[in-house]
Amino acid sequence: MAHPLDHPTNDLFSFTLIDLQYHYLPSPSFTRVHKHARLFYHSRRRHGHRHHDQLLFKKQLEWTLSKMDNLIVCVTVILLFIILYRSLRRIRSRYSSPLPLGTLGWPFIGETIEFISCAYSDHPESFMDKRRRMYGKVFKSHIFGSPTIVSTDAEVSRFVLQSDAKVFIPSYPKSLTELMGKSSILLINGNLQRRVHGLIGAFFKSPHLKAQITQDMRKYVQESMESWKDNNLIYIQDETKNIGFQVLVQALISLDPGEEMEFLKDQFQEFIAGLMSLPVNIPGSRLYRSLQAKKKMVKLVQKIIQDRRNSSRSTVPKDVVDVLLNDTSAQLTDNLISDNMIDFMIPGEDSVPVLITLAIKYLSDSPIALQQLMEENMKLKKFKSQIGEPLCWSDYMSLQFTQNVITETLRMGNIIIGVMRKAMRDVEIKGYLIPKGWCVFTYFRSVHLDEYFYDWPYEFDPWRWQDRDMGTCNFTPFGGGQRLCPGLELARLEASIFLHHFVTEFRWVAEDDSIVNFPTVRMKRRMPVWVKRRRDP
Ligand code: HEM
Repeated sequence: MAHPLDHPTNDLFSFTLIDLQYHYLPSPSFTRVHKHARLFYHSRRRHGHRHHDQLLFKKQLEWTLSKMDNLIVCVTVILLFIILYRSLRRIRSRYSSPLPLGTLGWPFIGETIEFISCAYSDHPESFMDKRRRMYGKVFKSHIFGSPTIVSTDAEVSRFVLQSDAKVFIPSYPKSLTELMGKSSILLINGNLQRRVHGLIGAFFKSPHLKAQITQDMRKYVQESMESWKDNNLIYIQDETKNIGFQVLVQALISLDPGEEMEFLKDQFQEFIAGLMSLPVNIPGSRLYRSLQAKKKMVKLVQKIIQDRRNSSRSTVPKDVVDVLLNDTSAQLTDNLISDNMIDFMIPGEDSVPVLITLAIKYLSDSPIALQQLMEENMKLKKFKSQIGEPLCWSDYMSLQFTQNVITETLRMGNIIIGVMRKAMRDVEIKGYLIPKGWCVFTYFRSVHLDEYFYDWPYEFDPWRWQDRDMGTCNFTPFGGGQRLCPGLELARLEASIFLHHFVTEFRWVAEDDSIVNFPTVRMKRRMPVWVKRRRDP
């Protein structure tokens, strides 16, 4: 007689097994039961109890399998329940804190056109103001190709800035990320970002660097001012750009003015022209030309790095390259260092000249503030010349009213209007949901011009900073958290030095000019002023 397992479908036992096998075979426990049942069946068969046993066995097996069926059904139900529960929880958490109010605008372009047209106007914050009135300080929008939560709420923005890369990462337009490269400080996250940020932050704060920057800055300012003729028109924006670039390059790679400096300056202009270009990298395109310019600059920096590696370096770093080369971690490769030397120039190159230019603009429009600033600086100048000492960095930084002028310029000028981050997971802040994958735009400008925090916010009023705490979340021109600008002290120092020499050595009359706010802050006519050297005793 044929073995039932040879004709499985004729036999209840085998049918049940095959049925089970068909449905549940992946389960290892079932495979074990199958194996034991077969062994038991064969052993009883060998011992001659075949017919009686077969019936008994069938009954037992049916019973066992029906129990197993129940078990499998129970486990499946429990699993389904767990999955359902977890999904419900996720959905509930998503919608328990609602998405901020607002509208996503048109398909694809969202509200980008309205945002940009406001950004070009005298009141770029009007885009935000309109929505703040309708939806509150935090609202949803769709700008620059991404659904975005806009925060004009100081506390929400502070939370975003303080969060680490598990929650938010920086988000930049595609052309910018292509130009910066993956290892740029502006794009890296986690330990590596903290390391590089910490190293350069500490260096920019070091008394050694401040002393050197003070000397360099004074030298470049004086060289530049010596060439100004009485009753000549000079463009503050161009002059400060020229000086600022030389100071920055000195601090980064200790390059003196000369052929290489001029080469770097030209290539850098070619490079940054592509920051806001279409992300198309084909020969001849804007982005392509900018990338070629970056390659040439990187090559120059790599040569400098190679020379440093071949020579014996002092333990006291003289510039940022030295700081990064002295670091013993294997993470900081030569490629990362050379790429970053160029990327550091992006936030550093334009911002300080714009800060100084705006300060001159606001002072030109506010004679009382200018008078007080001039008197404060003259007093220090006279004192230092009486004791026969040049001004050192702490002298410049001790000029209280000058510092207040710089602070007020940062507040009103909003050189960096805000920063963009991308949410790495659903985040709830102050009852608002920022869904995973959305951008959040922390818009500083609205906070800096909010009359709730600043009386007469559109008035240039340096006196408001007397006895006022700058370290609140209502004042964040340099950002905050782990990405707080490492160049902030350098920026203030450079601005103080320029203002000191300008107001103590010159009188000027400014021509009409206006501030352009987009894509970067600058003066429409580059801030032309007629200068005349002071003849005061
Ligand atoms: C008025 C002048 C300046 C302003 C208003 C300014 C503003 C800012 C802001 C708002 C951030 C934060 C960006 C973010 O959170 O994503 C930042 C970052 C940065 N700034 Fe500045 N900055 C100025 C000058 C400088 C200078 C002179 C340097 C010198 C090289 C510099 C180097 C950097 C770097 C390297 C970062 C990126 C830090 C990081 O992501 O870890 N900045 N700056």
